[in-house]
Parts: sequence; C-alpha cells; structure tokens
Amino acid sequence: MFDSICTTVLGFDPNYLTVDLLPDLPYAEAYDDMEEAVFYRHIMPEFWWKLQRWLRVGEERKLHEAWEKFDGFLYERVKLKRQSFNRKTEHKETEHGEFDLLTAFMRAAEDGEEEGGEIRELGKSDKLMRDTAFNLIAAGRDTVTVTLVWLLWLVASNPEVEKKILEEIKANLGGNRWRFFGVEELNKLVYLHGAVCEALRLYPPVPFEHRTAAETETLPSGHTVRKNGRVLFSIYSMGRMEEIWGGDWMVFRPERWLSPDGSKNVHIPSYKFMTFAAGPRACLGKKITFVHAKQVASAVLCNYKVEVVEGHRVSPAVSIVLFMKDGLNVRVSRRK
Ligand code: HEM
Repeated sequence: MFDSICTTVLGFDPNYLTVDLLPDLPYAEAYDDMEEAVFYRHIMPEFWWKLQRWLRVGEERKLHEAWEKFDGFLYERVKLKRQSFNRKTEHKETEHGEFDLLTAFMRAAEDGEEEGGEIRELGKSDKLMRDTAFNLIAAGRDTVTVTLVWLLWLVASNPEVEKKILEEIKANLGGNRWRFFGVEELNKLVYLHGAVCEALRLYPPVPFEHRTAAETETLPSGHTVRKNGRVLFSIYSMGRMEEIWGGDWMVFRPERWLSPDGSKNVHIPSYKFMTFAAGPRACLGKKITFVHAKQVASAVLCNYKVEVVEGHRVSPAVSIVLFMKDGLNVRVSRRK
C-alpha cells in the first residue's frame, strides 16, 4: 500500500513492491521507525518521552532520525511536483487522466475561488503541502494494508464467501482478468463491498479512539464527563456487540450489507459502524479506502487462490493500527 498511497497523494510510485530488484528506499523504512516511536508516546508518561526528546535518546532519537529522512523525501516530491505543475500550467498542457492529491491542491490554489482562501494558502506553501501529504500518507497507508490482510484471511477461511465473490466478479466484469478494474466497474461489486465492510467491522484498522470534552457534558447514558475529561471507546468491541449487530455478530456475513434481493448495498449509519469514526472529524478517506481495497482484492482474488498455511495462528497485535501479530502466512497459486 505504500506504493499505492504515494501514487494517490504524490503522483509518484516508489516501486517498493517491485519484483525485479530489492529496492533500497530508506524513507519507506524510516516511516516504519516513526510509527513505532509514535506508539511508544501513547504508552509512556508524557514527561518521560518529552525528556527523551529533549535529550534526544531512545525512541525519540530514532523518531528524529527517521523524520529527517522522510521529511527530505516529501519536500523533494513537493518541489518536483510544483516544477512539473508550473511547467504544464505555463505551456497549457493537459494531464491525460493523471490524478493525485498534490496536483489537485495546486490546481485549486491556482483557480482559488473558495471563501477564506485556505486552499489557496495551502497550495502555495511547500510546508503546508508537506504537512498535508504526510497526514494523508499516515492516514491511508497501514489502514488500507491491514484491511486487505484481514479480508484475505477471512475470505480464505470462508470458501462460500470466496465462491460468491468470484461469481460476482465473473458476472459483472467479464473475461479479461489481468487488469485493474475501474471505479465504475468496482461499484457493481456489491457483494465484495459487503465483504470489505465485514472485515472492517470485525477488524477495524483503528481499534480504539478517544475524545476530550471541551465543556462538562452529560452522555445519553447519564454519565457525566467533566471539562477536559477523556472518553476512550473501543471500535473493535463495538463491531462485536450483540446489541448492535445481533446474535450472529461473530459471523463473517457480507449479506449483512446487502438489500434483501442482494442487488445493492444498504446504508448503515456511521454511529453504528464506527470504523471510520463519526461526526465532524470522521475519516475523509472512506471512499478512497473502498476503491483501493476493492481494486486490490478483486485483482488478487480473481487471479490467485490464497490459502492460509496450515497451523499458522492468527491474532491481532496491540498497536494503534490493528496489525496481525505474526503476519499472515499464505500459499498463493494461479487460478486456472
Ligand atoms: C481502512 C481505512 C481507514 C480507516 C479505518 C480510517 C479511520 C479513520 C478514523 C477512525 C479517523 C478519525 C481519527 C480521529 O478523529 O481521531 C480518521 C480520520 C482521517 N482519515 Fe481515515 N481511515 C482510513 C483510510 C484513510 C485514507 C485512505 C485516507 C486518505 C488518503 C484517510 C484520511 C483521513 C483524514 C485526513 C482524517 C482526519 C479527518 C479530520 O480530522 O478532519 N483515511 N480515519
């Protein structure tokens, strides 16, 4: 997903997954180091990690070094993107279907009609572009990666579901399997959509969240939360509650997300399906997530059979993102 999120955000494919040669991409590895160090900040007392940061030792030292590498990579991409954008604008070239979020911000800044001028300011400042690119890469890389891993495991463990996914792909997308399916085509895959939703319900990539009360507040349950009090809620548990999902909450059942005749997906409110959070600060990448997840899952499943290696035990890891503790060991073979 690192390749895919960089392509969406920066319009640049690092080819981290290339099979031809082992890529040496220090910034991609730096990103992993940063993630580890940030998790450490969540579990250590604030004064401790701040002291480590000041002394530049331990995890904080690792974070600092990794950040410098990743920051250099992002600034370079923003600079190159701006050069190519300016050149194209100057020569009035069109982009022939190219799309990435950096270009979209630059174009919006150039057209700059919106109220308050925030986008204009964003598109003109390299630092703000760097921050935005980082925010989007951080939000979209591991979340979509783990969605796919849990989905592939659930599908491999439920042959009936796998069969229905393959039938749907065949019925809607025809014979040529060796290509990426477009967004319009993916919209027809309502059963696969239900399967992705089920994976996200049972294994939400962001398993817990917290909110801080700006003022003293009484919750619908009658509990009082004092000003600055923090409420921690488990999205993982909410996806498994009988009161919310019924007695078969533990079953991986894509039909849950389909109309009775199976022809379309039903709307389930975000306050029930909390995986992307709800309200004003809910996830902005929900639609992109479904496009990416369905694109990769359909291409993999219709071309390859993915089988979990016998004896491999699957369990979630304790982290801010719901990775599999020991990864997923699979045997992959080409479908006839
Ligand atoms: C399975 C995939 C994803 C899940 C489960 C997910 C989940 C979430 C959650 C729970 C939040 C709320 C965080 C909070 O308020 O503390 C959030 C925010 C956000 N997400 Fe996602 N996300 C996913 C993919 C993406 C992608 C692909 C992008 C963009 C490319 C993205 C962009 C964002 C942004 C920008 C925010 C901040 C919104 C705001 O504060 O106004 N997300 N996401």
